[in-house]
Amino acid sequence: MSTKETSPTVSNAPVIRSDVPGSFSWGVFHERHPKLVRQVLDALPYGPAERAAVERLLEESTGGVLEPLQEEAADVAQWREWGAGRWGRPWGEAPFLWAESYFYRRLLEAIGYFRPGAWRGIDPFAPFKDAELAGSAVDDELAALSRLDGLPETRRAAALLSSALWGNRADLSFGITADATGTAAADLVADDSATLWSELERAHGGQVCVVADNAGRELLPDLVLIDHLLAGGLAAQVVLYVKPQPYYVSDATTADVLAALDRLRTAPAPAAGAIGGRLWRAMNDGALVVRTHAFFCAPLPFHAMPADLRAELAAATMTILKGDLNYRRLVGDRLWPPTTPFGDTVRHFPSPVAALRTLKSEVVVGLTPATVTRLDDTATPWRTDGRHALIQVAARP
Ligand SMILES: O=P(O)(O)OC[C@H]1O[C@](O)(CO)[C@@H](O)[C@@H]1O
Repeated sequence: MSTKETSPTVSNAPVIRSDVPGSFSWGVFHERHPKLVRQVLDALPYGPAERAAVERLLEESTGGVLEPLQEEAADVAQWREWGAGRWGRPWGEAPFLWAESYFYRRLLEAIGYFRPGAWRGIDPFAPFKDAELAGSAVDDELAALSRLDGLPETRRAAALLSSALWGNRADLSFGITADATGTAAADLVADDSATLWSELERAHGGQVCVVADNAGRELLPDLVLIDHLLAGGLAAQVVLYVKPQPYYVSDATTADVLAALDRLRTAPAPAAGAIGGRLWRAMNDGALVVRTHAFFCAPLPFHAMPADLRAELAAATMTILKGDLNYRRLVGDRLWPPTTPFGDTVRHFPSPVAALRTLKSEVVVGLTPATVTRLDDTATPWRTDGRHALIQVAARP
């Protein structure tokens, strides 16, 4: 283990690796990635060279050793440093977080995303993202926004937060999550939403950072929540951080933000169209800023973030992190005892921080012993089945 994986605040909790057959992380490499690779190769007409390179990557990442990036890659030096001590070692020996991130970087290499040529800059996941955004489920979700307009302010806010939270679970829609009946709350294993709203009120008018996760059906409710923060004055400015390149299949890039904004602006539903128009103007006048940073595709936890990004986030009155991967990077991708206090694991973060996440990996902290017992008693894979969610907040002391 490199020193970079050792949190300054703790810990002896084991770093998750993908070399234990039958474990969740092993399944990601040995079951999920082969399916993903088939889908990618079916979705675009890649030629023999790209197809062969993708197949080689699959073979290498399931049974071989870590090979470095090609010399001509612009980020080869960066990856050499991030991977020091790992090259030539089996993939499964590396931390799961590291290895998964490198898999996506190598997939881009295999399909020629960075190389001069026809495939340069072509998002291999665009066909999936485009299909989702164009789907009728999104029409329904956008139409449902109009129903929220008549709600009292606190219920509307709760519904928007719930939509952004459950949007992280790809198969849920506004129709289910944003009905303001509180049905989704039954599956919340930790709920600091009252603290989140009171902290935003306390800091009224500051800068809120949102670290996005997935495009499409997650990004749309994220944008709606951002509109709510700006329109209500809870934030004077929102900085939305996206990935600098395609990553983890559906992670949002700037192109995905523009596509989602267009979907909102052109929606026939008046409420959605109005939100799209306000967000467009917010970008025009700098109230909404879309930013990215190479570190958002780094294979490291957030405690290792570079000084420039740390300084940017330190200016935030609150940073809202979306999704499972950001959670893993925030608390550290470790087999924590689930009752480990959330605050203990995020002391390194440069601003007050909120995590909105559905549980899709083995990492979890901040649960009460009673909640853990209740979940264990269900005898279901509750940590990974995406049926549970959490809102956790570490406020300014
Ligand atoms: O889109 P999210 O919420 O970050 O989830 C991505 C998750 O999917 C996986 O790649 C595989 O389940 C996890 O490793 C990762 O945390």
